[in-house]
Amino acid sequence: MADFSSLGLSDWLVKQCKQLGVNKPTPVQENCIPAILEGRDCMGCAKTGSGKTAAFVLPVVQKLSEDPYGIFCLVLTPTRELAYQIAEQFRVLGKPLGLRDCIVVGGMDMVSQAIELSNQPHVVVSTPGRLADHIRSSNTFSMRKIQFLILDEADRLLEQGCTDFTKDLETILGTLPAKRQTLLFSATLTDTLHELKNIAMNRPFFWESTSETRTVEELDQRYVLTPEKVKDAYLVHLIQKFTDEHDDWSIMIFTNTCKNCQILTMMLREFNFQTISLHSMMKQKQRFANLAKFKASVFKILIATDVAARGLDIPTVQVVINHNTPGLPKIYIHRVGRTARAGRHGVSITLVTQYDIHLVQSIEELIQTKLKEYPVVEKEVLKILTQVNVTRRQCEIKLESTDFDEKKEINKRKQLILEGKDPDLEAKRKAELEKIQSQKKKFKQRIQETIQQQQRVQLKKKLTKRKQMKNKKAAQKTA
Ligand SMILES: Nc1ncnc2c1ncn2[C@@H]1O[C@H](COP(=O)(O)OP(=O)(O)OP(=O)(O)O)[C@@H](O)[C@H]1O
Repeated sequence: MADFSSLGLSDWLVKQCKQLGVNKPTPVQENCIPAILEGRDCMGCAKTGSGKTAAFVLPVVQKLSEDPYGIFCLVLTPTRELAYQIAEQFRVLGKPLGLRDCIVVGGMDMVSQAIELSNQPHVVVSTPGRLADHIRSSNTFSMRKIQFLILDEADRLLEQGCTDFTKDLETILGTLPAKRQTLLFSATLTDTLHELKNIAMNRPFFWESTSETRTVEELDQRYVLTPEKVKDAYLVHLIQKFTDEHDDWSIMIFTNTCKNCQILTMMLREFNFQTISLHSMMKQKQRFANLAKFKASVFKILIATDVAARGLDIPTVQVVINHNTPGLPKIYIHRVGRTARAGRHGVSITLVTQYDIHLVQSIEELIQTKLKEYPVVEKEVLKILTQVNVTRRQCEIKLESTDFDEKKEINKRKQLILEGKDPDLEAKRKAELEKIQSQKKKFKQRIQETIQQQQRVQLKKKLTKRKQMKNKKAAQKTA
């Protein structure tokens, strides 16, 4: 196996890696670093926790040391927390250079970000929306000379999911030089490869780990079959079990909505579990604070939406529980990838209801691994069922008495204003669209009913005619 020096990195950088306990390159690093140092575009697809971040940070820092200027490199990533994590890697590995980074994400003060950008940092790490806002609103910085554009979690940035980055990416790409190196990384790159090829055009070097399975061997992947109404009781039972059996543990629980995240956090606290949450309805400062507390093991349980599914590197996470089965198999890969990172062991448990069986099948197909059943003594779960369900209902009532739903509405309106839309007009449009759709549906139904009625009449006619013929034939016979 190669070492970092043989990949073309300078001694000081190899030494810096050693100080961080990074001694031997992982396969994605071994393969991508030389190609990037050669000046090629690169697409790296490797499993979660396999060191993709250092695979792009190290060659960029190496190149920066040869010709330092700002702004040298732009990294785009889908979430704010991830932006901070990536910036930290640049800061630590580039410390001997005096590398200056600038983090540009939503929810934080825009003026101070603009000042930092105008000071020409070497590396800008950003979420697309906020950077595009800066580009649209100020001309205090230029990215005309950047040498590297990096899209971390590239498939997420380019797909049109619930947050669509397309417009912001267009704005950003319009300010970048055509002559640059573009690097794309993700654990699930191959699904959207054709889109990615349009962005990276300079003799792209593509590397994907050869393993058939899409998740790491160190991950023990389990499921628990549960009726929808018993799900929360299973969750409480599983957490209790881990608390009883392990001293040094932390758990990440994924659920589908911000509201559910909030309710589950309140509910688990009622059962005296040290729980904290992370979702997009929280203020950004609170999001950072909660993540920091979880990282420091002040809180052992983090309940999050998919905003935390990708990229977060928290070595203490030993268990991931999917409170809902993810609708998209690749989301499953990212969620369970929050444990069993960098060669460590971990467990993932997915709660599967009667409605989710087909989802599990498509997950198993993508990861090329069968999930195993996690043994649970049902009697133990049933013992706490009523208490859990009553507690959950109490938490729901408590949350309803706060302005949580109202805040959600306000956030939606704010988002529309930021997108340059009039919230009232949008609401009117939505209502009109719904009305048209419902009219269309009714119309379709009516047509279908008419056709069916016509078919019934025709059938009746046919039957009567047949009967008449039969009677006629019988009459002729007797005559
Ligand atoms: N060569 C190495 N040797 C040992 N540890 C490493 C090495 N490279 C990176 N690591 C460590 O491995 C962990 C996971 O790395 P990283 O966060 O880059 O994973 P990733 O591949 O980007 O995962 P994800 O797909 O979830 O984003 C980090 O804690 C990192 O410090």
